[in-house]
Amino acid sequence: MASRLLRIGLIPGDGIGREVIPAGRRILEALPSSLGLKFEFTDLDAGFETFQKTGAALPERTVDVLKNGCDGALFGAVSSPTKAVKGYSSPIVALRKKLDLYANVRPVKTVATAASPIDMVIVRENTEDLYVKEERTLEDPAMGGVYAEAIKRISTRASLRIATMAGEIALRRQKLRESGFASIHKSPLVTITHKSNVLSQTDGLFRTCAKEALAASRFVDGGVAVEEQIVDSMVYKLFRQPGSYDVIVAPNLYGDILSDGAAALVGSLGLVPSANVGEGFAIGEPCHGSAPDIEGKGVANPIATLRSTALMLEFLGEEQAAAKIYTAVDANLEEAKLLSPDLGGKATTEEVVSDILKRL
Ligand SMILES: NC(=O)C1=CN([C@@H]2O[C@H](COP(=O)(O)OP(=O)(O)OC[C@H]3O[C@@H](n4cnc5c(N)ncnc54)[C@H](O)[C@@H]3O)[C@@H](O)[C@H]2O)C=CC1
Ligand SMILES: O=C(O)CCCC(=O)C(=O)O
Repeated sequence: MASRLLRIGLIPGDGIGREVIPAGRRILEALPSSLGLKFEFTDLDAGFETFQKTGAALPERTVDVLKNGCDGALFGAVSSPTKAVKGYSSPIVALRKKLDLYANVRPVKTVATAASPIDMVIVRENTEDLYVKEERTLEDPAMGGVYAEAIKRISTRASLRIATMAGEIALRRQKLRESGFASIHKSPLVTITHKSNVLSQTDGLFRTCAKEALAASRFVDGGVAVEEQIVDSMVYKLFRQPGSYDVIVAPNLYGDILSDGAAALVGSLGLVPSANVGEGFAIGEPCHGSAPDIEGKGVANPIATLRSTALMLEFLGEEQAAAKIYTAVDANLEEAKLLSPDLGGKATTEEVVSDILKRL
């Protein structure tokens, strides 16, 4: 059988990013050889500690190697300070823009045997909105002195393509539906999230473009229903009736907030993966941050990273390999003997990883 070589960049970043990214590498190395995959890894730097050492949060080498020497990557998390630090800017936000990874795909699900199973995908626009980070600080006595403002940029191009991605994912989820996962929404549905009752131009454009993209005949013929919901009431309904959702498409900031909220529904941020997806390139990245409160204790839940590794493989066209990882992770969760403390267990990161590797 011809084998495929995948060159994977590893960017642990800061905090627990360093404790969970090695798990991603190990699970790739442990995949059965019958899948015909070979991996080559390159360690790459980014993050606040890299900034403190070198003056650059996202070194040029990291971007060059990703662009010219990698097929995909895994990113841990970075410790961006809440107080502005001169010269520092979030490297993951920059990387998404530099590589035009326009979609942040975040599946939020429980195992099928959960008492109240949940299965939805949040498709977050990943390159614009308030994350263009065009902010400025000004002064005006009429404003009480100093004030600050930020640009919220929404473009036709980005809105059309993110909604198209959401439609494609809704179509792809048909297989899950056919395999009888009880909690999945009964038919393909994309919920467009916005706040265009207030932000009629920016979110209004997002809404119009999303509707246009989802009106394409392949989605209509594939039975993809489209609904829209204002983001605040969306949060309410998400918590009351999570089973009402299948695929949610949202501008960058709402998508970020909704997905951390949805993580609470499935038990922990340590379970929820994401993939930053562009044309022919994907970076797997757990949804969580660098978790300074548990850093160095060896108890970070590695599952979000393992699922992000699988998600990266899916977007690189290796669905079978991805399925192996999902199955091994679900088996660990279903048995519930070796769970990390965020899930009420006592297992260390290492114990959870070893258990999942054994199940591959
Ligand atoms: N993509 C990225 O690099 C992101 C980075 N951050 C950065 O992370 C730092 C910390 O941010 P926080 O607001 O505390 O959010 P966080 O996601 O790091 O942590 C929130 C809570 O979830 C827990 N948690 C997160 N991941 C976990 C895991 N794998 N296992 C067990 N528990 C887990 C943490 O212990 C904490 O109690 C900040 O500097 C922030 O800028 C935050 C989000 C995303
Ligand atoms: O802390 C950072 O540098 C980035 C945090 C942004 C974030 O939560 C996300 O976009 O997933």
